[in-house]
Amino acid sequence: MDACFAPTETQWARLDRFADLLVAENARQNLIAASTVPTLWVRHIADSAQLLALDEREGGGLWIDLGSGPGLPGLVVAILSERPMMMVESRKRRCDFLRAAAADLDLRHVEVVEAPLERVETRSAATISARAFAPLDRLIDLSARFSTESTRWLLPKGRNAVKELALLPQAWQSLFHVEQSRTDAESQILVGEGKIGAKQRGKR
Ligand SMILES: C[S@@+](CC[C@H](N)C(=O)[O-])C[C@H]1O[C@@H](n2cnc3c(N)ncnc32)[C@H](O)[C@@H]1O
Repeated sequence: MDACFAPTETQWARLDRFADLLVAENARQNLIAASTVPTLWVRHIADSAQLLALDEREGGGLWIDLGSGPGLPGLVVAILSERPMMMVESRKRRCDFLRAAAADLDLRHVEVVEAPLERVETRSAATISARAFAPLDRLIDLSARFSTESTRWLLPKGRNAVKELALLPQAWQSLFHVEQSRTDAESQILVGEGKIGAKQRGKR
């Protein structure tokens, strides 16, 4: 991570605690691949934290994290930022973990919405993140209604970012650019700005 990653003492303690909770829970339910536990800090925590540097706007606003799983990136971002964080996750056991971890970490600006995204009431998102949630076209189709003219989209997409972007309708593609991941030389993050509206959908 670069020099702007400078957590306070409290944030470091919370990140440490989150890492412990995540590893402990991973023995009970499959949250992260066991092979990634030894590299948890880079592979999952720093990988999530780097998204904050891609949205440093003053004031913030609601951040919606789609398919949060164990809180990646949602809980990591909520530890490092005061921004209101809504994590949408359809699986009950994962939501139980998210709620327990948020309470343990005393993160009061976090909301866990236990439902498929398709059934979540529309709200305006200042930021939409989604890590390993769904193929890009489906992801956008499901979440477009949460976007506004000023929504920032932060979509870590691994090695297939450019390929997935190229498959989108032109009107969607033009909202995005590609950022290199700071934690994985082979991964990229799609960063977008703006509203994806009904008119743009499906138009090539
Ligand atoms: C591959 S996991 C990724 C979890 C986390 N974002 C990460 O990077 O580790 C995808 C998550 O999305 C959730 N999910 C899948 N489809 C969903 C939907 N339609 N609505 C809400 N959550 C969904 C799954 O339950 C799962 O926890």
